[in-house]
Amino acid sequence: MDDRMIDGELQDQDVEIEFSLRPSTLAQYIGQDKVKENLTIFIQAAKMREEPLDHVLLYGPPGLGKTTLASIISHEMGVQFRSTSGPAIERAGDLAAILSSLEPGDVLFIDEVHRLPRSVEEVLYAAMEDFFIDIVIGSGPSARSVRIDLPPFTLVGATTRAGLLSAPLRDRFGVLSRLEYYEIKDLCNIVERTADIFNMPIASKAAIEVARRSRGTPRIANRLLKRVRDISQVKGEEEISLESTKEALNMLQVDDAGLDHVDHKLLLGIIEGFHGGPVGLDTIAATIGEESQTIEEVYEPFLLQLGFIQRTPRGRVITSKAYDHLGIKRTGED
Ligand SMILES: Nc1ncnc2c1ncn2[C@@H]1O[C@H](COP(=O)(O)OP(=O)(O)OP(=O)(O)O)[C@@H](O)[C@H]1O
Ligand SMILES: [Mg+2]
Repeated sequence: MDDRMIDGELQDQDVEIEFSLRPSTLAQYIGQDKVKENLTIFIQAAKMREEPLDHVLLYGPPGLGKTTLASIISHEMGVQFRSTSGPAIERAGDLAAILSSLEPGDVLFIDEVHRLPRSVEEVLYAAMEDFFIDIVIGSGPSARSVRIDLPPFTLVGATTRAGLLSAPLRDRFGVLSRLEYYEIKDLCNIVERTADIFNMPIASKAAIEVARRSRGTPRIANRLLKRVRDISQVKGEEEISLESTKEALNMLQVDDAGLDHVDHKLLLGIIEGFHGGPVGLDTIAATIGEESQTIEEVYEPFLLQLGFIQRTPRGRVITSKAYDHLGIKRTGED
């Protein structure tokens, strides 16, 4: 499928801007107040004890700021940031090489931590708990196990799929922080901050408009703003106006609630095919020609969050809020 403008996953078009937009301190990190409050206390306490911070697990949908927060943690602790990902560590030896090159207190960031191979994960347990690893050298009768002591470090794990994390791994994180979709006012601040970095003033109504259509996700807000800026510049505006913002977003086919054609297809599929439900996930999948898992993990979360879809024991139901949004009258039962 094509890249969706309002997909929270990282796309090629985001790469060049993301680095320059990443806040580097907790104070610059907008929103997620509960997470920030906790981390501030834990970081302060760790610094007072002159110990590394407890291992931190950050989880939540793509584009909400997990990688950003991980690098902020290392910055606030005043230590190095080392970054890798679950699928990149194929063997226990790869992990041993990374861990033994750490300096005391360093932050090791493992993105997609739910995708660590099982054999690597098992080695990680002792590393996280007691800062050593046992690795087997050689094979057959001459194989022997060697213990390597590690500097104390902080593991920051990130995942969009906390449910896929094994219990023993999850239990070894001292701090579990769940990132939530952002409120409009926070997204608005993010949009204004980004516009500032782009050196392009934005009318506050225009910033609100971008925020409203960004599905609670900073990455999407920044991506939309970039397109809005293009239109505004072509029109020769000194300040991004509400008018060009609406024009750009309509051109991108992102509606007032941040929904695109894929969301519409899903909602309309249930409304037209099944009188709005309840209907089972697999039936929906077959009707609109998508995989159940994709619907459940990619399309549905934000629609659930908006209250446009409800999960019931008998299947998915389209709410009247969604009917209103689409401007469709409910037919059938009532
Ligand atoms: N709280 C925030 N304040 C300001 N900007 C933010 C914030 N959170 C995220 N961003 C911006 O959104 C972009 C995406 O954030 P980030 O890459 O950290 O998301 P992620 O949760 O790691 O995504 P993924 O699940 O795809 O790895 C960053 O470039 C950053 O500029
Ligand atoms: Mg990330």
